[in-house]
Amino acid sequence: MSEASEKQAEIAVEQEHVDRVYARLDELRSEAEAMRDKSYEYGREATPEALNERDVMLHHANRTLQALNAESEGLVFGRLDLGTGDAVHIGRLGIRDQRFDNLLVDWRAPLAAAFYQATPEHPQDVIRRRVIRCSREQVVDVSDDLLDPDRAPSDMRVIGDGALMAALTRSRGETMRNIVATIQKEQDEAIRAPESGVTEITGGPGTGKTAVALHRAAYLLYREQRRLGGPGVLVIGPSPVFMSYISRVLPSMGEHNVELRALGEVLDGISAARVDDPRTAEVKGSSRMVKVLRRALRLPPPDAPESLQLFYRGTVLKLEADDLKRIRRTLHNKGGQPNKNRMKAADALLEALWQLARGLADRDFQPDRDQLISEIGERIEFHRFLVAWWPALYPMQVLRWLSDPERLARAARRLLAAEEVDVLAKSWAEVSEWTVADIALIDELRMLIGPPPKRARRDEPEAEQPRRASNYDEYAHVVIDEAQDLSPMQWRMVGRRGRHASWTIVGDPVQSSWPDPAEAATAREEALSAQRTHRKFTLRTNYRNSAEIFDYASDAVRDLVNPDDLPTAVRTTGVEPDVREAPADQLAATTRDATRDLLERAEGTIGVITTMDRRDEVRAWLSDVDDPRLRVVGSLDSKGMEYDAVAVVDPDGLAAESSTGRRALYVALSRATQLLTAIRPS
Ligand SMILES: Nc1ncnc2c1ncn2[C@@H]1O[C@H](COP(=O)(O)OP(=O)(O)OP(=O)(O)O)[C@@H](O)[C@H]1O
Repeated sequence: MSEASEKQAEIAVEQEHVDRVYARLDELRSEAEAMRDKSYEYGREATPEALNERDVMLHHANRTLQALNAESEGLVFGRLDLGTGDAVHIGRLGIRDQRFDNLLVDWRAPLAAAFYQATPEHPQDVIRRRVIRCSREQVVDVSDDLLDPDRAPSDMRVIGDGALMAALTRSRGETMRNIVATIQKEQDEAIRAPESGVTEITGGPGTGKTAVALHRAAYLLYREQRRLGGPGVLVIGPSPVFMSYISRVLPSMGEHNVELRALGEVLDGISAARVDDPRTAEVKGSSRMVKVLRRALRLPPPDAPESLQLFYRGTVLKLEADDLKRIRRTLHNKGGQPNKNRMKAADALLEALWQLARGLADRDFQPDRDQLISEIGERIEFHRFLVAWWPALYPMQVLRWLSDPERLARAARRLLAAEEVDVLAKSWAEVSEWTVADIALIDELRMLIGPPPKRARRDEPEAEQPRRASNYDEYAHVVIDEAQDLSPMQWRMVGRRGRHASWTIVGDPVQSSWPDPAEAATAREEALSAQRTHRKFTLRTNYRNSAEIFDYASDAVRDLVNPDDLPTAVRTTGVEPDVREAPADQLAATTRDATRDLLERAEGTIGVITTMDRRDEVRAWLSDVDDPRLRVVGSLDSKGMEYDAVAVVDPDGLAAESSTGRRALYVALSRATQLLTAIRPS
C-alpha cells in the first residue's frame, strides 16, 4: 500500500468512530431537549418541591445543551492506542454510548492526561498517539507519534510526521484557536496544576502562555465545577483588541462561564481603550497615587461654601473658614469613607453651631442644645449648606476635579514632582475620554469614597453611574495575562476582584513595558498576600515565530536580559526578515510596497506595527489598501497579538518611544508566524 492510501485507510477507520460520536451526540441532544420540556411541566404543578425540581432539571438540561451545542469543530481530536489493546478517543467533551462505555473521553479527564504527558522515554502504556483533524464532521487528516515501537503490533500503521509542526505551519485566522489537540507536555503540566493559590506561568514570546492560561481556565472549570461554577472565572488581558482575539478559545471548548475583560473594562459600567503616553501612564500607575487620591478627598469640593451663617432666635451664628477647615480635618482624621460620613459631618457642624451659641448665651439668649440641634438640623438652608460643603462624591467627578493644576498640586505635595503634576493635570484637562490607566484610579476612588447615599443616587449624572458590582471580590479564579505590564495601581484594582480567589498569572518580564518592576512587584505581592501556595512554570519553546524571525527579534533585548530568559524557536523556514531603509519622504511609499508584498506572499493576517504616535499617520498611508486581512496597530496594541506576516514601521522610533522601548520593539518584532519586514527611516 502506498503512503497516501495507508493514510486514507486510517482516515476511514477514524471516520467510522467520528460518525458514531455524532450520532450519539444527536441522541443526547434530543434527550436533553426532552428533559427541558419535561421540566416546564413540573413547573406547572407549582408546589415548592416541584419548582425546586424543575430548576434543577432545567439547569442540568440547559448546561448539557450548551455543552453539546458548542461549536462542534474538533469535537474528536485524538486517540490513544494502549498496551492493553484498547483504543481511547479524546475530545472536547466526554460522551458515553448507551451501554455507558466511553465513546469520547473529555481532554480534561484523568484518563486523557497521557495524551499530553506520554513521551517515548515515559510512554505511560501508550503505544501510539494520534491527532485527528476534522472539518466539521469529516475527518481530513491523521497524524501519529509512535511512542513505544517495541510493543507495537505488526499491523499498526503510523501516519505523518507530527501534528504539532503541521498546526504551527498553518496560517492563523482572525481569532486565536484552541490548541487542545497538540498541547505539549510542559504546557500540560501548567494547565493541570492544582487550582489553589497562585500558579505563575512565564516564558518568552510565542511559548503558548495565553493558550495555556485559557486551557487551564477550561480545565479548572471542568475539574472544580462546584467551586468555580458560581462566582466564575475572570480573565484579564491588556486590550479590547486582544480580548476579541482570544474570545473564541473558551466557547470553542464549550466553556461560557468566564468573563473576559481588558484592563480598561475591569470596572463595571465604564470602558476605556485609550492609552496614555508612556510618561503619563507611568505617573498614573504609580502607587504614590493612592496617597494623592486620599489627600484629594480631604480637600473641600471646588465650590464649597467658605462660611456658614444662620440666624437662630435673633442671634447670628457664623462658622468661619477656619472653623469649617478644622471640622473637615477632624472628620477626615477619624477615618471612614466620606460618603458614609455625611451624617457625621452634619452632626459635627451642628455641634460646632451649638458651641458657638453657648458662647454667645446671655440673659436674652438662652439656647438649649437638643432644641438647637433639632431645629437647625431640619432647616432647608442647613441641608443646602451640607450638600454643598460635604456633597455625595462620585469617583469620576473627584478625578475630574484634579484637572485643576492647583488642586492637584495640593493633593500631590511632596508626593509628585512639579513635572508629574503638569503631566497629569494636562492629561485630564485636555481630553474628556478616560484612559485605561484612569480606570484603576477610578476604582481606587470608589473604594476610598464609599457608595453614594441612595437618595443622592437619583441625582447622579448618567455618566457617573457604573453598574454597581455585586461581585466585587467574588470571582473564584482570576487569570491575568500579560501580567508583566500591570502597574501598581492596576494590581490593586485586580487584587480587589480576587481576595478569596485562586490565581493564574501569566507573563514575561522581558516583554515588560512597566518602567519600575520593583514597585509593581510590591503591589503584586500585596494583591496576592492572602495566598499561601505559589507554584511557577516556565515555558521554553517559542511556537509562534520561525527561528529566523525570533533570532532577529531577540537582538532588540539580547544585552538587557539573561540568555536563559529567551525561548527557543522550533521551526525554521529559511526566510530571513526583510529589512528595508527609506528616506523620510519615501517612508509612506516603502510601507505601502512592503505591505502589499506581504499581503501577496502570506496567506493569513497581516499586522503593520508602529509607534503609538504614528499609528494614525501609518493608517492614512495604507487607507487605499483594501484587504480585510490587514491591521494597523500601535506598539502597545500589538501586545499578545499574532499575525502571519508583520511589517514594523520605524523600529528605532519604537525603541525610543519610552524608557522600556526596546522591550516594546522586541514584542512588536516577535508577532509574526511566517514573514517579518522592518522598515527603517534612513
Ligand atoms: N501546543 C501547541 N500546539 C499548537 N499551537 C501552539 C501550541 N502552543 C502554542 N501554540 C501557538 O503558538 C502561538 C503563540 O501562543 P500564545 O499567543 O499563547 O503565546 P504567548 O506565550 O502568550 O505569546 P506572547 O508572550 O508573545 O504574547 C499561538 O498561535 C498558539 O496557538
